[in-house]
Amino acid sequence: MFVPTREEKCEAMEDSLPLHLCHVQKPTAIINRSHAFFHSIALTALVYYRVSYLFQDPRTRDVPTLLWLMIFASELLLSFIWLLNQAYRWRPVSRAVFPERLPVDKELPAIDVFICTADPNREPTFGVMNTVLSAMALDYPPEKLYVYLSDDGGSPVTLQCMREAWGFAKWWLPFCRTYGIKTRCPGAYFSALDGDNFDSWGNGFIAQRQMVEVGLLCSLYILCGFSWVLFIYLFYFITHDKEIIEMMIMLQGKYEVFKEQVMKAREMGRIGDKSISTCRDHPPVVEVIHDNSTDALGVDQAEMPLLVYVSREKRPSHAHHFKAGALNVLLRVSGIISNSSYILVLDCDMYCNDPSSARQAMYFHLDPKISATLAFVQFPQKFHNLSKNDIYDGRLRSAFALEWHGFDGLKGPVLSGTGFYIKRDALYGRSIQEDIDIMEIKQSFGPSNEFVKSLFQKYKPNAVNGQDSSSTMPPETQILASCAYENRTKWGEEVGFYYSVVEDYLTGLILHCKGWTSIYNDQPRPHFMGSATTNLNDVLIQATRWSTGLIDVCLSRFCPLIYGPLRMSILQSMCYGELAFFPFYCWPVWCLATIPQLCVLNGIPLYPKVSNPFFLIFSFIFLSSLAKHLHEVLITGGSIRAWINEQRIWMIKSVTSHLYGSLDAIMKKIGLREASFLPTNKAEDDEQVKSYQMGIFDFRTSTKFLAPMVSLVILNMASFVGGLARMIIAGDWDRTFVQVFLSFFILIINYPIIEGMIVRKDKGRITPNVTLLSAVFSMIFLSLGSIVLAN
Ligand SMILES: O=c1ccn([C@@H]2O[C@H](COP(=O)(O)OP(=O)(O)O[C@H]3O[C@H](CO)[C@@H](O)[C@H](O)[C@H]3O)[C@@H](O)[C@H]2O)c(=O)[nH]1
Ligand SMILES: [Mn+2]
Repeated sequence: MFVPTREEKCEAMEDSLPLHLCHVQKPTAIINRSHAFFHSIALTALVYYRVSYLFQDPRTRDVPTLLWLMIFASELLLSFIWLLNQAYRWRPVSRAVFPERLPVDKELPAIDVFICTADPNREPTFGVMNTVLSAMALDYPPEKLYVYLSDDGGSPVTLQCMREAWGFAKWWLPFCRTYGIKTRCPGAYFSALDGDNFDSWGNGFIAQRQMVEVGLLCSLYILCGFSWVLFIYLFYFITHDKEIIEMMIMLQGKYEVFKEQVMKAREMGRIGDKSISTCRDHPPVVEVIHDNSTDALGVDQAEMPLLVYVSREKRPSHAHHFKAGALNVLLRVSGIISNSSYILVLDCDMYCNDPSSARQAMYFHLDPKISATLAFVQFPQKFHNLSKNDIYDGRLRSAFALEWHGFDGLKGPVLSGTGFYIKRDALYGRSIQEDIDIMEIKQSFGPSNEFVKSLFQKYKPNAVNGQDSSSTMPPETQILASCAYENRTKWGEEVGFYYSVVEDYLTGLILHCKGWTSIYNDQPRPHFMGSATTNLNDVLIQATRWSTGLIDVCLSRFCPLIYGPLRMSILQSMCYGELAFFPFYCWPVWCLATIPQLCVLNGIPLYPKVSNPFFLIFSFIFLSSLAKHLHEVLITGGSIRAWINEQRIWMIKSVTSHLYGSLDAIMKKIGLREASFLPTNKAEDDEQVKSYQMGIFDFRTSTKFLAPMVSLVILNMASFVGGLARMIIAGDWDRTFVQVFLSFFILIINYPIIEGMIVRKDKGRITPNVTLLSAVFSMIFLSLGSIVLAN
C-alpha cells in the first residue's frame, strides 16, 4: 500500500487535482533487478556446464546423453519461465486514490453490474443473493446502477429467490444509505455482528441500556457545568445510536425471514432429496424484478437499482461457451435496456465488500489523461474463507499481491475474471462511427436492429425502469438471449468476451494487444470478497481447468509470445507469456522428481561433485531462487509457513493439474476432447472446512490426482534411503550429495503427503489402496529404469 508523501500530495493539488497517483516501488524494483542480474549470471554458468559436458569425449561421459538432455531441458525450461517472471518484477507500482475529488453524482456515468451463476447446487442460492444485494447496495446513484444476474442453470429457484432478494433490498438499501453502513453484503454484515454477540441483544438489552444512558446523561450534564449544548449533543447521539440498534434488530429479523424463504424455495426446487432441478434445454427468460408495493420505509422503486434476471436459451446442440457466453448475452441484453458505458463483472460468490469501488473505478475512468485508452480497472480478488495457514494457497498470493502490481507498472494487469469495471466500448472491439456500413456491423454483432442501434452514441435505451412496474421486457431481449443469435457473427472472436475457459486471460490479452490499457487498484480495505477453493479436490480441478485454458491459448494463434511482441511491449508479452506457460512447469517438476532419483539408485551422477566449483553455481541458483521467493512472501505479509505451503502446492499442482491440463488441451487440439467448465464448489462442507482451518490436508480426491504425487513421494523415499546407503557404504558422498539432497528437499516439503500415507488414520488420509497402487507404480518405474540403464 502506498501513502503519498506531502510533496506528492502538493504536486497533485497543483497539477489540476488528479483523482489518483501512481508510485513506482523503487526499493523493490532495485532488489528485483539486482537479483535478476546475479541469478542470470549463475544460470549462464549452469548452461555452460551442461553444454560443455556434451562436447566431452563420449568415452569419459558416464551419464546417458538422453537423461542429461532431459535434465538440461528441465533446467532450461525453469530458467525460461524464471526469465518471463522477471517482467513482473521490473517496475512494480502502487496507487493512491483521493476520494474527495470525485465529480458530483449527476456527472457520474451509468454502470451495469453483471453477475454470473451457473449451478444452484455447487453455488448456493443464498450466497448468490448476497452478492446481488451487495451490488445493489453499491454507493452509487441508484438510477445509474443496473444489476443483471445471468443464471446458466436456468433454475426457477434462482428467479424466485431474486424476487425475495428484491423484497429484502427494499429494507436493506435505505438502511445502508441512512446509516452509512460500510459492509453492504448482508451476510457479511450480520455475521460480523454475530461476532459481537449481537444475537443476545434483545429488548431487555435495550431497556437496560436506556437506564444506563439516562444515568450517564444526568451525570455528564452535571459534570460539564450544566451545559445545555453538550446535553443536546449527547442526547442526539444517544437517541441516534439507539435508532440504529433498533433498526439493526429489525433488519436482522427481516434477513432471517428472507433466508428462510430462500431455503424454502430451494427445498421446493429439489428433485427427490438431492439436487435442485436445473435445465440444459430451455428457452430464454429475461425478467425485470419488481413489485407494486411501496411499503418499506416509503422507499419506492425509484431509489432502487434496476434488477434483471437473465437466463439465456440453452440447447444441447449448441455450444454455450460457459461464462464468456453468458457475459456476451448480458452485454447484448443490457445493451438495449440500460446500455451503460461501464460494466462491473462479478462471479456469484464475489460480493462487494467496500461500496465505494464503483466510485473508485471512476477516479481512473474519468481521468482525462488516461481515459481514452483505459479499458478496465481491475480490483484484486480477496477471499473471506481463508485460514491463517492457507495450506492450498487459495489466496493466490503471488498473483494478486505481487505480480499484478508489476503488470500495472507496464500497461496494466490482465483481466482477472471478476471484480473489474470495464468500458463497454472496449468490448465492442472498435469505436463505432456513425457512417459505418450497417450490413458490416450486422455481420459482427448479429441481426438485431435494436441492438445495432444501441451501438451508436445517440441511442436511448428502452429504459425499462423500476418505477413503471407494469413495463415488460422488450421482446428483442428474447432474441438477443437465444442461442442461435451468435451464428455467423463475430461474438466471442472479435466482439465481446473471447471464448475460452480462461475467457478473462484471453480477453485481457487481446485488449492489451489492441492498445488498451488497464489499472490495478489494490487498497487496504478489500473491495470484493469471494470464496476461495479450500479443499484439495477443488483446488486441483480448478488448476486443471486453468491449465487447459492457458495451454489452449498457447497452442492457438494467440500464443502470447508470438502474437504479443508485435502488438505490445516485450515486457507485457513476457507477463502474458509467463501466465500461459505456467502449466509447462509439469515437465521440469516431473523430470526433477524422477530422473535424479533413478540415477542415484544406479550410481549415475547428474550434478557436479561437492568439490567441483560448479557445485557452488548449482547451490547458488537453488538458494537464490528459494531466498527470493521467501523475500517476496515476507514483504507481501506472508510467513515462512506460507512460503513452504506455496512451494508444496506448486509441486503438487505441477505433477497433477498442470500435467492433466496440458494433456487435455492437446487432446482438444487434435479433436479428442471437448472443452468443459465445471464451476468450483461454493457449498461448504463442515468437515472439510474444519480440516482446512486446522491446516490438515484433505486427501479425499480422485486417484488420478493422488497417484502421481504419492508415487513420486515413494520414489523419493526410496532414492533418499538408497542414496544415503550408497553415500555411507560406498563412500561416494561427493558424487551423490546433490541428488540425495534433492530427494530430501522434496520429502521435507511434501511431508503432509507422507503423513497422510503413514501416520494419519482419519477420513481425509490417503487410503492404503492408493498408497499400494502408487508403490507399485514407483517400483515398476525403478525396475524398468534400472534395466534400461544397466544395458
Ligand atoms: O458455464 C458456466 C460456468 C461458470 N459460470 C460462472 O463463472 C464464474 C466463475 O466460475 P468458478 O467456478 O467460480 O471458477 P473459478 O475458477 O473460481 O474462476 C476463476 O477463473 C475463471 C476462468 O478463468 C474466471 O472466469 C473467474 O472469474 C475466476 O474467478 C461463476 O460465477 C460461475 O457461475 C457461468 O456463468 N457459466
Ligand atoms: Mn470462483
